[in-house]
Amino acid sequence: MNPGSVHADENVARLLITCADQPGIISAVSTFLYHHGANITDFDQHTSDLRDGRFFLRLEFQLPGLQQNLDSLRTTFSERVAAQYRMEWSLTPSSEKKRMALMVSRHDHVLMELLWRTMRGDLPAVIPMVISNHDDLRGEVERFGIPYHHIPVQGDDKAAAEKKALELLDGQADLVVLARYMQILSPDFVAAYPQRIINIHHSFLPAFVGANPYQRAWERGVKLIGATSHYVTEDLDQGPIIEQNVARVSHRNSAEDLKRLGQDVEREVLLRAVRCHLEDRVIVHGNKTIVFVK
Ligand SMILES: Nc1nc2c(c(=O)[nH]1)N[C@@H](CN(C=O)c1ccc(C(=O)N[C@@H](CCC(=O)O)C(=O)O)cc1)CN2
Repeated sequence: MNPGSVHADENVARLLITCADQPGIISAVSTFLYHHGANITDFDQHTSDLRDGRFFLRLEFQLPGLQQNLDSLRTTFSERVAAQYRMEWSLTPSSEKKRMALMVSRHDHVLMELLWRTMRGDLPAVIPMVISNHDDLRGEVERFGIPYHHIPVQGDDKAAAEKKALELLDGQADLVVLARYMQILSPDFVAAYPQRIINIHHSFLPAFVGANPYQRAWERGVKLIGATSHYVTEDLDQGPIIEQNVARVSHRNSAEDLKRLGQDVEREVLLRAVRCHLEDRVIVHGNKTIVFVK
């Protein structure tokens, strides 16, 4: 069990919308919610600057009796508003916690950040399991009362390991977070969780894609190191970026210094990215994201 809980009002929901930009969208959505007795408490919109004419909206609303009326509200919205504007949309109660499975290798810094934040109720999630290709972190995970599954990845049998992982995850996870999981996932694995696998890459992408970015950054003599959290696609470290940050370094820092300094940035960046996803603040459009931050 994951003790602690994020206190969310049972009567609050989030509505995310993507559609072709056109007059009347906001009026149609707000009128629909008004007529159903809802009170809009937060609102943010964006119109694509890619000249492809896409409109993006995130709003939160309060509605007494939301839980009892959720299905009918979704059906009516779909029929009366979404169909008319050909919307891609989601309507999610704020009290709903997403199931966030974690995948790790040997590094524990971002893993511990997510475990600790979730256990103290700082992240609106439950962690059904941790999967790792190494057994090193079993004790740290099981101390939180979370199942730990060690699935070794033999060089030529990555597919068998992925099959076991997918079987464990099936029906148990809404989101998979690669918390420094150092295996490249196959297209089939990625396709099983489209836009629902989040990675933390330990560089300020697009610099230093791939393995050992800190060593390569040190050899390059960079003055900034960074971390990037992105959705995972089959193209390594090329997925839509959710969050990034950097830290200053100098000629006085060794490669080990860069790793140590970078790990704090990784923890901060992944936490912010995961929280945005869990709070339904991210819309993916092409290979970019719209992040409706507070
Ligand atoms: N399909 C994808 N899989 C993964 C992605 C991704 O963007 N798409 N991100 C990586 C994370 N990562 C850097 O952030 C990364 C992990 C692993 C490697 C790598 O070269 N791995 C080797 C094995 C290394 C080892 O055994 O220790 C490999 O898989 O052959 C590069 C970058 C996670 N997966």
